[in-house]
Amino acid sequence: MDGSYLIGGQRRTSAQTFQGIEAATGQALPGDFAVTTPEDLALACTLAEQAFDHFRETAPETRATFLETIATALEKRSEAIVARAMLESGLPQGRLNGELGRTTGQLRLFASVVREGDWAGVVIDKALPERAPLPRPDLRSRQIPVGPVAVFGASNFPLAFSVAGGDTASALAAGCPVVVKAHPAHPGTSLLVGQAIAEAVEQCSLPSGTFSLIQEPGYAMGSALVAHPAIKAVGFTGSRSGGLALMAVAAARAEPIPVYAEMSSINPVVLLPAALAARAPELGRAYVASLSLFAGQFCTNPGILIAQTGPDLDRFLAAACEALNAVPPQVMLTPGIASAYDRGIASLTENEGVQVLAAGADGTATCGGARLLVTDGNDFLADPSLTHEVFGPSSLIVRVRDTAQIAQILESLQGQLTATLHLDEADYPLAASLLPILERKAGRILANGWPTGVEVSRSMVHGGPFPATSDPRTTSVGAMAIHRFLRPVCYQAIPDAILPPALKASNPQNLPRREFD
Ligand SMILES: NC(=O)C1=CN([C@@H]2O[C@H](COP(=O)(O)OP(=O)(O)OC[C@H]3O[C@@H](n4cnc5c(N)ncnc54)[C@H](O)[C@@H]3O)[C@@H](O)[C@H]2O)C=CC1
Ligand SMILES: O=C(O)CCC(=O)C(=O)O
Repeated sequence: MDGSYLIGGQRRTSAQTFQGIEAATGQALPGDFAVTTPEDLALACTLAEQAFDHFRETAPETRATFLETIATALEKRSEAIVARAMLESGLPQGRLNGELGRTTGQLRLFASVVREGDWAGVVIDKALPERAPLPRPDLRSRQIPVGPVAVFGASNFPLAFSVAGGDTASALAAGCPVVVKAHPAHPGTSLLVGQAIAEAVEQCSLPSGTFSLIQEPGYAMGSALVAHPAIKAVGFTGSRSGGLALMAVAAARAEPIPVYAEMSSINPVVLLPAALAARAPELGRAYVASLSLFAGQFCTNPGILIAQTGPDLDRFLAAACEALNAVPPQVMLTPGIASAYDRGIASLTENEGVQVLAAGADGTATCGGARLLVTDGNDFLADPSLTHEVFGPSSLIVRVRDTAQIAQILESLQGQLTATLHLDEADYPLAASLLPILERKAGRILANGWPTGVEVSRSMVHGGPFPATSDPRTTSVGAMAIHRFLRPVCYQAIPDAILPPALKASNPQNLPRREFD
């Protein structure tokens, strides 16, 4: 496969190369990928800066069509993309076909969002020249894009959270050129997807700097990208250490910039007493299905489950253990992620307060073996290390002595992407008393469901307080993600003739507006 990277739509190569790794075997795949040079990285950022003023003032219809053109270009290459992604990620074909559909659906959702125009946030305070004691000038504000955005693709969603994923789609929708740093676990997939975006840029006659894709196996170019003065915001999905490192780079710049990093979450699930009594075995089986889905490699994985000790919990555990014992080892995204999972499990099993309840067959250098662990509420509260994310097919059950301890455990947790309650009507009073805690802790609160699988929709919040993300005010999935890459500007007494179209009296773009006398 052609191992170039893409700078302003042009394929470029360099003397230094690296190879993709087959997830299932840990062996190098055929094809060399050029490592982006510092000069080409700087060129990508400069081209993005040069593209910005044109791209940001494209009419909503132009940007919407561009997003739809990317979706069509991806569909045209779907077979090649999915085939390469299967090799590089170890994820099965059905999952990757679904993920491609989610990716194109996401691009088309943002096309609708751009056309509807609410994102532009037009607000007009009409001039009040006769107002006493002071007249009011004409004031009108709108949202403008922040500037070129750096996007770091995630390893665990090689399509939906990667080169043409949610961060890229929302940044382009906002009017920001994008420079993607491909995840080194899927360089071939990234290049195929990047080529689809570059083709759409050309087809829509947009400036070439609207999109670039850089590649490297290490961290140097990614850090340099965040440090480059042309870059004005960062989107990231990955590890807590990676997110924190890039936040530090962004904060140390002469002009610090926002980093929207989605990092680590253990997604507590609480089984309330009436629900547990009513359907313990069914809950046990569904829990194992969620925690082991695609080797548990979801940031929404149910990492801890909290329930009151007693016969109902015993029935739940019996069903969960039976299901978990039958989970085969599954290929993990990279040998590095497989060994990080092993280390995470080892540290839990070495902990005196933790016991292994059930185990699937042992993993290998590339596969993760499923594990179910248990601890008591007091031990959990005494040891903050038990709240660390273990990325893979495992979960920790926290047995609490009474319902009061449920609240204590939830209060002890850091920020989360999700929090889940399983409840029946008799549980409503207890659930209502827990809701204020969950609101403080999580970005999404679920009843009677499982956190894996995020709907891409208008109301979705895939975010939450640190360390789930670096900024709890936003979401990285769904229509509201566009707001991360916009900022408000107010125009005071600016003549209509020179106002941008979004704010002109004639409203040529037909944007929704709020007007006040
Ligand atoms: N919560 C979540 O959504 C996810 C968490 N993870 C966690 O991350 C671990 C490693 O997985 P990866 O996906 O490879 O995440 P990662 O955070 O190591 O890498 C993500 C991206 O950031 C870059 N990066 C990482 N550290 C950097 C640094 N110090 N400076 C500059 N660039 C840096 C990498 O090159 C890559 O492009 C997993 O074992 C798991 O624990 C992984 C995927 C998703
Ligand atoms: O569960 C999902 O669909 C999304 C999960 C996610 O954002 C992640 O694992 O990085």
